[in-house]
Amino acid sequence: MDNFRVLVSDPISEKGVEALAAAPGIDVDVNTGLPPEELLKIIGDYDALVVRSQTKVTAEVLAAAKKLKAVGRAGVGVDNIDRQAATDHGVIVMNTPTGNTISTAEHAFTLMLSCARNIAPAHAGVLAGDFKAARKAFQGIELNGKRLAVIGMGRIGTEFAKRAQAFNMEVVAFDPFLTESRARELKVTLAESPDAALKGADVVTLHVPLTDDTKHIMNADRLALMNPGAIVVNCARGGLIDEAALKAAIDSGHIAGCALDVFENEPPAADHPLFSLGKHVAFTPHLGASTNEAQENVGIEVAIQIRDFLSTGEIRNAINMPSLDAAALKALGSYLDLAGALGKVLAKLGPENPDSLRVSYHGDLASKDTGLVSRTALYRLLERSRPDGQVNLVNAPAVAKSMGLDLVESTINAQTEFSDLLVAELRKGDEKFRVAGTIIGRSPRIVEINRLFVDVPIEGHLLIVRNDDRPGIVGAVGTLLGEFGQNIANFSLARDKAAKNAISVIELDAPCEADQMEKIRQIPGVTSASGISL
Ligand SMILES: NC(=O)c1ccc[n+]([C@@H]2O[C@H](COP(=O)([O-])OP(=O)(O)OC[C@H]3O[C@@H](n4cnc5c(N)ncnc54)[C@H](O)[C@@H]3O)[C@@H](O)[C@H]2O)c1
Ligand SMILES: O=C(O)[C@H](O)COP(=O)(O)O
Repeated sequence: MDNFRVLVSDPISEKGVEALAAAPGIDVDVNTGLPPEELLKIIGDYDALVVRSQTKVTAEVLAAAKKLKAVGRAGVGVDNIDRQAATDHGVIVMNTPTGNTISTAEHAFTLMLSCARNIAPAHAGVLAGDFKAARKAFQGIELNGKRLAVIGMGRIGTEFAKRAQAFNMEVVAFDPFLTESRARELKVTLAESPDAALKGADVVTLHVPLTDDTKHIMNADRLALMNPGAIVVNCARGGLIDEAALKAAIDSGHIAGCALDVFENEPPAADHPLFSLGKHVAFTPHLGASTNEAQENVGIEVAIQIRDFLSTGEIRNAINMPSLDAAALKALGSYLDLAGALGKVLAKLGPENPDSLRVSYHGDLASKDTGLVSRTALYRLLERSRPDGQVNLVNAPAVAKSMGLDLVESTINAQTEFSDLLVAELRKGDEKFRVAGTIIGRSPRIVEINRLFVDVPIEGHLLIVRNDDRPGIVGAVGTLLGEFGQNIANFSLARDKAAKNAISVIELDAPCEADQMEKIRQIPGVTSASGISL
């Protein structure tokens, strides 16, 4: 097999590149600062792409990336990656959520202090020889006892809040996922809306991702809620602030100033309206995560995540599918194989154009995190209609949705004769086809097909024959297989006496040819014969 090719298109730490280059089976190219049209030309050659925030991974890039399996973001924000397009193309997107938290919180805090004390303009004044004038012009704002609104109390917001408490600031936080008990633990006041957090605040700091919901979360109305003389700090994403409204609020004298590491358009134009403000300003060029420590953290983390994904299928910090770390992979590995086999059996024997795939977990399995198990069954089922490799674990739910196929999962705690049982059922109206399996020892096995009990290890090439339950048919199938030179590795037979039909699941060393299948179907009493390679 050819080596996987990884393109690093934004600067990451050398140690990160080295970790990728040292991985067996991976070739890495570092090619940063590519114009979009150049990226489009070469992306088709790569299996994985590693970016920071500069590379725009657009729908166009993803459409051109025919071999791409993963995008790794060395950092937190993924607003430069078209997540929906990545999912639709079956490309997993992973970030490194923790590696730059402290550096970014420290940077945002530095910005707040600089803004309050006019460090940037005062510094410029000193260098320009205006010591006396600068000393007179730049009276600051004390932070002690002031009210701070933190919008987004995730990793960075929380670290910011802790530092503000050490400065004796009163912290009010808004975050839809912040619970009362967590707020109490962090000694912050929980606000029930952004407006409630901002009302009467002297400083606001933003730490939310940029999404359709958070765009311009700081608008004219919200700025007006803050105390006169307040300052605005943004080390998250430029699009969170309506920059024109901010400029107007500062010009009106209501807001004292702002400290920004990020801008709606980066790089901002040299004549950006906010750059004409003389005091209570601090601007940096998106430096929040730019420390030696943070870059080493995120560079190495992303490299290892991409390496492990390409080489073992381990999934960490994925934003468009459930994660599957080494421990979960070990615990669920056999169930993933089993689910894949059940999906393949349903693809072959279940109804065409189904309405739903129902996956149920019985016994001990019911308490496990099984999201990826269901997804695996779905993906293998969908391969029936997309055999060209265009469906995979990442896009299977989106593909199913586009086909009007519902994935319904349930857990059933009642014990069965097996300690674990995985049941997959394909439905089309009243028509149902069900198949179930379990793990015996370490061996995944199919144990039921449409309520008929079988015992089939999931390996090799299966021949599934359904026939009338009368003497001679199984013998005739065996004789024919012998004539074809087919070696039988395993044979499992089940019958429904009442319905007078039976099923044989025969594991063969090689798949039957089309003409051989036809001859088996012509045996009197055989109602169907299908081959499945697991
Ligand atoms: N300037 C930089 O260099 C830099 C560095 C790192 C991260 N960032 C930005 O900072 C953001 C936050 O990073 P983090 O590591 O703290 O992420 P995080 O996921 O830990 O925290 C984000 C928080 O925002 C909350 N949230 C989501 N929508 C919200 C809303 N409408 N109102 C209030 N809260 C909301 C979430 O519940 C979450 O707790 C990132 O998305 C990234 O864009 C910038
Ligand atoms: O979201 C992030 O992690 C930061 O914005 C850092 O972006 P950068 O990697 O481009 O510095």
